[in-house]
Amino acid sequence: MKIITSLHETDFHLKSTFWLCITAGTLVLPFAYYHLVYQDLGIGIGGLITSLSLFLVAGLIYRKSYKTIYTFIWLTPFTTVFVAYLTNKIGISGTYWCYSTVLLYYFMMSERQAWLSNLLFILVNFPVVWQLLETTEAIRFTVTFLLVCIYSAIFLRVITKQYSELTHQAITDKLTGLYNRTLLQDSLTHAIRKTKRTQTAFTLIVMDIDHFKKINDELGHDMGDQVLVQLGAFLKGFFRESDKVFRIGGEEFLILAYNTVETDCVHQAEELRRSIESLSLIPDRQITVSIGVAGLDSAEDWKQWMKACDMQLYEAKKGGRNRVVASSIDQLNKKSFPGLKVSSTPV
Ligand SMILES: Nc1nc2c(ncn2[C@@H]2O[C@H](COP(=O)(O)OP(=O)(O)OP(=O)(O)O)[C@@H](O)[C@H]2O)c(=O)[nH]1
Repeated sequence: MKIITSLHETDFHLKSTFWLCITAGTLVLPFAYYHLVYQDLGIGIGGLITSLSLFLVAGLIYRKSYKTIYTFIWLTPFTTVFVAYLTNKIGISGTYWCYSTVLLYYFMMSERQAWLSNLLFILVNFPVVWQLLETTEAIRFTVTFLLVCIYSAIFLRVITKQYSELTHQAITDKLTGLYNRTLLQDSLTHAIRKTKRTQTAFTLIVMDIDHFKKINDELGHDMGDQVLVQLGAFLKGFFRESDKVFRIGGEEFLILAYNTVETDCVHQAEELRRSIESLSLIPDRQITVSIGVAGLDSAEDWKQWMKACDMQLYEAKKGGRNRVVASSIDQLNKKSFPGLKVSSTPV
């Protein structure tokens, strides 16, 4: 499973950055206007450019096309030089902008880019500050500035970690470690969109353990749990990294097979059925599964697609269990797959 390692991969972080840019861009505007009209033209133009750049970033985030490198190669050097110019022109009150600038860096870029930006900021701005201010003032500025840098880094790191853990918990089935239902709708909708856009084939496999209630009743719930855990681990190893494996119910699993057409997936499902049949998950007891397979061909939305696959699974159960059912099986060489059954259910 992919763990989030940067806040920049998360929706909530991009939303915060969006609002920070809108707020900062708006608050800088009156200062820019004041200097443009009444005071220093250079500060006015610099403020206006800063404000417009922040609005541009907000616009890119809104259009989902923002990349942190844009800020790193444009806004970092520009604001660094601009704040130094500002401090040089208006003295100590220019340094007040340093604090919000470094905090913004942490929100707008990756942690590494933010550290590098801060380094550049320090290299350019500290000599100006130390030249302008008295030693005690310069020391105060240096210490408070470094504290803001460190606090910002710690704060964002803690949030990233917690967000990552919470996301992981929310989408993971506790017992098997597979994905749970929470991610299902998103994954299927994403697959449908991708198929429409790039003609990538996706196929669904729904697998249900046969007579699982008997295992629980006769061998106990703990043994039932053990079967689920072992089967979950087996499924993870059986499918590719790019395929997503979910536990969607008590003894029901779903696999979203990436870049696989239904006919190929049926072969894979049959191999899976046979492999599970020959596994010794419980001593002296054979465990079998029923499997339904459905390609994306005629399904319009994720619910229809799931329903089509569930219907194939239902046919497999109704047909006697321990078998694979898909609407496309009649296109295959049935002789080589005695476990396969042709479904009469339209997908
Ligand atoms: N051990 C264990 N059992 C579970 C869990 N979740 C659901 N079950 C059990 O799974 C069983 C499912 O039973 P049924 O829906 O009747 O299905 P089945 O016995 O497999 O019969 P068919 O699916 O028709 O072959 C029930 O006994 C549930 O209590 C779980 O997390 N652990």
